[in-house]
Amino acid sequence: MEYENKLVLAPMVRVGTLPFRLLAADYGADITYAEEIIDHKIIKCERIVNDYIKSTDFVEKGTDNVVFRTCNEEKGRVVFQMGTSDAVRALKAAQLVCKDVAAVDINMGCPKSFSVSGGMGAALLTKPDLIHDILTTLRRNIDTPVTCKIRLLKSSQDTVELARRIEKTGVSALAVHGRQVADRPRDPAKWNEIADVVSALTIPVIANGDVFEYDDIQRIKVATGASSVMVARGALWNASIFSPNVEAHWEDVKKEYVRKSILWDNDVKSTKHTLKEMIMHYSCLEFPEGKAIIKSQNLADLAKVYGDEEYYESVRAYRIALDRHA
Ligand SMILES: Cc1cc2nc3c(=O)[nH]c(=O)nc-3n(C[C@H](O)[C@H](O)[C@H](O)COP(=O)(O)O)c2cc1C
Repeated sequence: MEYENKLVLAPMVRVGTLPFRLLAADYGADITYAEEIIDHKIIKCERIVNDYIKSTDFVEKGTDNVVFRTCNEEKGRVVFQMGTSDAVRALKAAQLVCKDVAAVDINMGCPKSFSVSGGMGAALLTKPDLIHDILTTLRRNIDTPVTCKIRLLKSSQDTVELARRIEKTGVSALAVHGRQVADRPRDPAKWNEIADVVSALTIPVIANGDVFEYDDIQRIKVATGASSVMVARGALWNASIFSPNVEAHWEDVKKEYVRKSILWDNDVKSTKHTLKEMIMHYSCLEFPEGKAIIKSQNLADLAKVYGDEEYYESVRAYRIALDRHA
């Protein structure tokens, strides 16, 4: 996979499932990261080709819990992001999914306590030897490109030093979120410190942080020197941020997302969570729409909220017909 001059959908837990990734790609995202999945969880899965949905599913053995769903359409651009603290486990997890994805990424930036207490996410930033171990093990044993996503360290010099060590492992690209672990999302991202990493490395650096509208893409490119840009919240609030054309209205984007969730039979909890995030940004969950979403128990309920019962029924009828012919 090429990493220069790319628009990248950031990994987002409970958001970056298949329908949201396809939505972002429709609007122009070149590379779409899936939500972080912990190595322990994916290792417990088996790969199942789902003929009804036309997807490839990684399903927790003995259950019908789909941990990761992907499809052929996104094979060349989907990045599987993993949470891990162990090279052998990371390899086992990567080997399971690597033929179905464009790249495998290691999350080295998550500051949440469940991640850090398990030695994953941002905990890795203080363990360069372990980072080296994980990345070289993956690089030597899978053919799929390997990347990682880090945050800034206490000083720009420390970040550059770590980035240089990471580069030496042979990763294809490095995503840098321009905040330190203790920074809050409202603290401004330090584009100047991403620039220091860009000028120190030869591999592509993907700049991430505070891109909220299309014009910010150019701004962060100029400020950092990075040719590729990763967007999280800006895309969550309106996935058409990737489009060079006029931004689509968030109401239309939201409806398209609901349709894609129906089409790909997304986990209703993930769809509800994503819708709630969109609504909280522009409006308020106390209004009837928000209340109806909170009350919804399945995708049929959500289709009703948006007047899309006919669409829901047509997808369902198609699947029943497929079932009869099977
Ligand atoms: C809802 C949400 C979920 C996130 N989940 C992940 C994740 O799974 N893995 C990860 O590396 N970063 C995750 N992040 C961090 C983003 O990928 C990104 O680094 C951060 O939000 C800064 O980008 P932004 O300023 O464009 O939002 C998440 C952020 C948000 C808002």
